[in-house]
Amino acid sequence: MASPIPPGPSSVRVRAPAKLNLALRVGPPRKDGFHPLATVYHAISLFDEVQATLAEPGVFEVTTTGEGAELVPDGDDHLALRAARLLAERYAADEPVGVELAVRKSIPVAGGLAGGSADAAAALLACAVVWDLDVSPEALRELGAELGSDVPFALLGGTAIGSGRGESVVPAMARGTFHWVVAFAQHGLSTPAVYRRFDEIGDPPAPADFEVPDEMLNALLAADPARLGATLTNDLQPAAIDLQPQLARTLEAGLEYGALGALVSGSGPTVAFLVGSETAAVDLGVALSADGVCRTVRRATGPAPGARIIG
Ligand SMILES: C[C@](O)(CO)[C@H](O)COP(=O)(O)OP(=O)(O)OC[C@H]1O[C@@H](n2ccc(N)nc2=O)[C@H](O)[C@@H]1O
Ligand SMILES: Nc1ncnc2c1ncn2[C@@H]1O[C@H](COP(=O)(O)OP(=O)(O)OP(=O)(O)O)[C@@H](O)[C@H]1O
Repeated sequence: MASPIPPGPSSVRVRAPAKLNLALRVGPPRKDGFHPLATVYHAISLFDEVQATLAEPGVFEVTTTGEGAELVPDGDDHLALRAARLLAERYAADEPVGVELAVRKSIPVAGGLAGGSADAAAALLACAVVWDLDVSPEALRELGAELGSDVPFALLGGTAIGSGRGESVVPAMARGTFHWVVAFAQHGLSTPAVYRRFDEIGDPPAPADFEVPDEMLNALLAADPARLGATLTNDLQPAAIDLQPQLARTLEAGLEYGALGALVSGSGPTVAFLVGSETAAVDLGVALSADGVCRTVRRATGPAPGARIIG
């Protein structure tokens, strides 16, 4: 049984993780335009931070700094602000509230790592605490689903199986820590554009293949990076490569330099490489940077926790 969130101070800082889709099976579009997914989400230790500070009732403001901040829309299109407004509308209608949000980004914008979803998740949690609302984690996840398909997972974190349009999440059994090298691309990719190209290519998995691979779940349970590396799969990868052909070279380079597995993350263009140890991650990061196949590299581990209060 989920416990209500306890009363909070006037300013709260929350961080929320980037995600990878270790497996992403995508079916043909549904009547509502969304694509059915069978996915394995995996949160990694690359975090955006959102600080929520109590403000006068009716004041809803946001500032953004850090990685790609200039690409994040102002005002009501900002996912963190949309999250705050939605929460206020549903859970604080009787007593007007206000908030100033300060978002510090480390997750690249339009990178396929669900950075906007992380900000929405962090804002939901931070505002629930500063406004002292009685809202359960399950209720926050339901609100999150209204903001974006990846938001419920950003609240949950860890490793999880996602279904529906990605908004239904169930924790998956995983042991150990996996080491990742994440290669940021020069330019982002629009998620709807990648799904559109997926439809144009017209190669959805056969219904029998529309599930997360058993070998992947076994590798996660066994904490076996070599086995996990061999099972990474993303149905959106051909569409992302079609839109940014240089991604093929990035993937190839990482494998040549010894990665145990490689894939485009979600709708791309970020590429994730799995390695066997922290030392291997340092070596691969240096090799990829020297090769110049990407804008920049980051090391990360997974699984990481979902949205959490840090101060
Ligand atoms: C690629 C993934 O990151 C994989 O986890 C997600 O499917 C994308 O999730 P997201 O960015 O949170 O997506 P949303 O904000 O819900 O939807 C943005 C757009 O992506 C497309 N979309 C998204 C999810 C989905 N299952 N099918 C879709 O076709 C739709 O065009 C939608 O209008
Ligand atoms: N707080 C935010 N951070 C990033 N993008 C935002 C934010 N708020 C709104 N956006 C808009 O959402 C778009 C997608 O952002 P995001 O960084 O989440 O992409 P993504 O990582 O590819 O998403 P996903 O992996 O969930 O498909 C951006 O291009 C931007 O216009």
